[in-house]
Amino acid sequence: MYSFQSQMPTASSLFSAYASLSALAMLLRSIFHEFIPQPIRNYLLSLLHYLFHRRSNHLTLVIEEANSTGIGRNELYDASELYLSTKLTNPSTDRLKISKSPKDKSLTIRFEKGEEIHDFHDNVALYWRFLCMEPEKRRSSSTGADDNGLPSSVTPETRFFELSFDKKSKDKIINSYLPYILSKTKSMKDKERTLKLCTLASRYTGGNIYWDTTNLEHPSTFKTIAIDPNLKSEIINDLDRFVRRKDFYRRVGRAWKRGYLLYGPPGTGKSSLIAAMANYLRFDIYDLQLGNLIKDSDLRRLLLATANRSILVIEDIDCTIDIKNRRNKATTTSSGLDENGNVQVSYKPPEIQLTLSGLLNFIDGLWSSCGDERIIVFTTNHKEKLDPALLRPGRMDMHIHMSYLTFPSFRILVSNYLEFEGQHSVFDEIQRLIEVVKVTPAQVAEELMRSEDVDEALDGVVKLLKKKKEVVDNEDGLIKPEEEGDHGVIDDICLPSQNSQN
Ligand SMILES: Nc1ncnc2c1ncn2[C@@H]1O[C@H](COP(=O)(O)OP(=O)(O)OP(=O)(O)O)[C@@H](O)[C@H]1O
Ligand SMILES: [Mg+2]
Repeated sequence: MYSFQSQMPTASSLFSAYASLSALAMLLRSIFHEFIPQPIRNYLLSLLHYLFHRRSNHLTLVIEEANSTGIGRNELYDASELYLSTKLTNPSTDRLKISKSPKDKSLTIRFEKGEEIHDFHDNVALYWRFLCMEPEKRRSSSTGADDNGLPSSVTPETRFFELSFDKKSKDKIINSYLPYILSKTKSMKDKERTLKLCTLASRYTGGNIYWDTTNLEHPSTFKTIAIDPNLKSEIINDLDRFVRRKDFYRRVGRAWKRGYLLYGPPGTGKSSLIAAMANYLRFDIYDLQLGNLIKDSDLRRLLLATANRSILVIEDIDCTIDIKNRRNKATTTSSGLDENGNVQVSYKPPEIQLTLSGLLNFIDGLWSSCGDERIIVFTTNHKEKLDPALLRPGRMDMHIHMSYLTFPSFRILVSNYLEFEGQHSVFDEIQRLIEVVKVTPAQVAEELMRSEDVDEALDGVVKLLKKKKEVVDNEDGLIKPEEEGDHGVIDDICLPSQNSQN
């Protein structure tokens, strides 16, 4: 009888065939590596590569992590990484990397080495691969390709993406798909990323002062800020115009920067407005405390280290920029013996070489031309004390007066703090009082925080305003006729063309 069993190879024969094949492969591999010189090896490999890929219809783009200069990052790599992380729902993905740093808001999910992703763009099938070059896989400098035929500019430990597609779609992919990825991820990054607050490191380390970075988690927004609604929309419109006018600034030959001077009494929301601007534009904040600086060269170094799409803030400019006086105050104490015969340690404060003109010239000149989308904000409680050089037309684009509370601003505070939008019996009285006493949003906000009960909280505000009125009735605190308009205005916008649409 025909025996099917007798035709089947046994497990042991299969295993021994496999073992001999593996041994043969290993032998050939080691002969190839040990006895054939590297240049010949590379030549054979490139010949094989040529023979098998000669008629390939596919083009592969290599997107390395480092940019072509090898110094900075490749923007396209970062964009591809972020873009592909939105495709992770793909059921074919087997392995992912997941992490969270203490400063991140959410989990970060990224590709694991060797992962592949399929995508489509305008009917073109795209094939992405994430690869990582191991340190030992160095390439030969003579051929410009490594053992795997990878490009010579890829350095060890460099990660890169390969994007393959039909050669015929090359233009479509380069001119449409990749720009689409860049623009899509730009807005994703803005929404996702945590804003940064950079302050000067408190230590002065023998000439090296640097930016210390922390997360900016200020909750102030244009919704929560209680300022005159017209002023608010003027500011928002100005910011919107600024960020969308890249071409305009280029055309008229101006650096793409905008300066705001915020002035007004303490507690009127100057710092809160800066945070609202940063949250609105998704810009980082650099808080430059000039009091900690000694030399113009420190200032220049710090300013050059600021990133694009950021707000440079110099608070209380009237106090910190008293540079000429600071220089005069630098005194020298000579060493000698005190009355008990102890040696006195001499201390010579460093001579301050920081100048207002140095600051302004640098900001207007080199700094602003070194980057894009820069905003600079000066704040002061005393505009009248400022150096005229700061106020001259063209220096700050917009002078914004933040002042005492108005009734419309009060309603914004009530809505924010008490979530109360309706009418209330005490509103008329509050309106009358607000018109005659100077009260800051900070003072009223504090009162509104005392109770969650609307009646009780508003009653507290009435008491506060009445108390203030009693005091000012006898003194000089009533708003004088010339101060009546002193409730937050934009003085001037020094770039008339900014008002027109681009
Ligand atoms: N216009 C405002 N709208 C909403 N909240 C405000 C406003 N002004 C002040 N506040 C509240 O008062 C607090 C102090 O305000 P902020 O620090 O912004 O004032 P400032 O004008 O910067 O004061 P200073 O001149 O002392 O720096 C903030 O925490 C904020 O909650
Ligand atoms: Mg402030």
